Amino acid sequence: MDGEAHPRPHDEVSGPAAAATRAEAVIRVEGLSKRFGTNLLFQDVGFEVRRGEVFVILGGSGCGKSTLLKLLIGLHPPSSGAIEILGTDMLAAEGEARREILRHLGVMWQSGALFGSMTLLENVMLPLEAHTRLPRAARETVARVKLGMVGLADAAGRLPAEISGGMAKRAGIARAMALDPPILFLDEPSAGLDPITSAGLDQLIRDLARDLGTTFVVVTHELQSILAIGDRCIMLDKQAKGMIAEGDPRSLRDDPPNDTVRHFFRREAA
Ligand SMILES: Nc1ncnc2c1ncn2[C@@H]1O[C@H](COP(=O)(O)OP(=O)(O)OP(=O)(O)O)[C@@H](O)[C@H]1O
Repeated sequence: MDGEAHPRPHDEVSGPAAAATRAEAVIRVEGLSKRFGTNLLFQDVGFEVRRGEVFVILGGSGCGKSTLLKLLIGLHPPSSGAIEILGTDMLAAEGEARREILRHLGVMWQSGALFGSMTLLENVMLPLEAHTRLPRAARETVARVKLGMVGLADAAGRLPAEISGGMAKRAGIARAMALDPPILFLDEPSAGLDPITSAGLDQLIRDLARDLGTTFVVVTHELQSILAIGDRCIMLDKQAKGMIAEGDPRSLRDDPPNDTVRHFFRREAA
């Protein structure tokens, strides 16, 4: 499947309102570097993520995609640089200010990370228990709505062991959406899925971005997914220890700025 048919939030619009929308960055990253001990993973990484877009972090194995995601959601401190999320300086924010901003970020990890002893409904209710004072009936209603949004309305009572890998990813997305975060981070959503299931998940991500206006930051190295869902992307590279490309994935595919990008798109498209 290619992404050309999907509506794209920032293309083909003009005028002052569109310019304002284009300018609205929900994430700003500047001069970011990360080293583990003496091992420099990347440096001088900078980009903006705009409201409502699907932004993809791509690159080969070991280039630091997942680490960058962890920096963005505050799980690791960067070695240097600045991260602003929804107008808040993430590195300066402490205490309640930090908790408040983290509450606005939904995360789905590669494995889905569902609790095996709980039903899907109970899994999705967890963040509502932890972060809201909603009574149980309301929490359950919200969780059922989220499961419905990802196509799992009929699977609410099932345990994670009783569902497919694709359903587990969907349930992970439903849980990440429990608190209606304006930004959703997905770590390798297609990992371990067959191409048809993966394409269905890509469609779900596009639908949620379009229908809810949620901003997605997706880490992946799956070329079909990148082309299907990505409005814009950055590419990290292990050898270059940093960013080697930024832009619309289709443009990078058709007009690669360097050999590494060309190789990435041609190798994986083959
Ligand atoms: N907690 C850590 N401590 C030390 N080194 C780490 C840590 N996390 C990551 N690294 C280093 O960073 C490298 C990149 O890891 P990361 O998971 O960010 O890459 P990736 O691009 O997401 O790779 P993949 O696509 O294979 O998941 C690892 O190979 C490892 O050397």
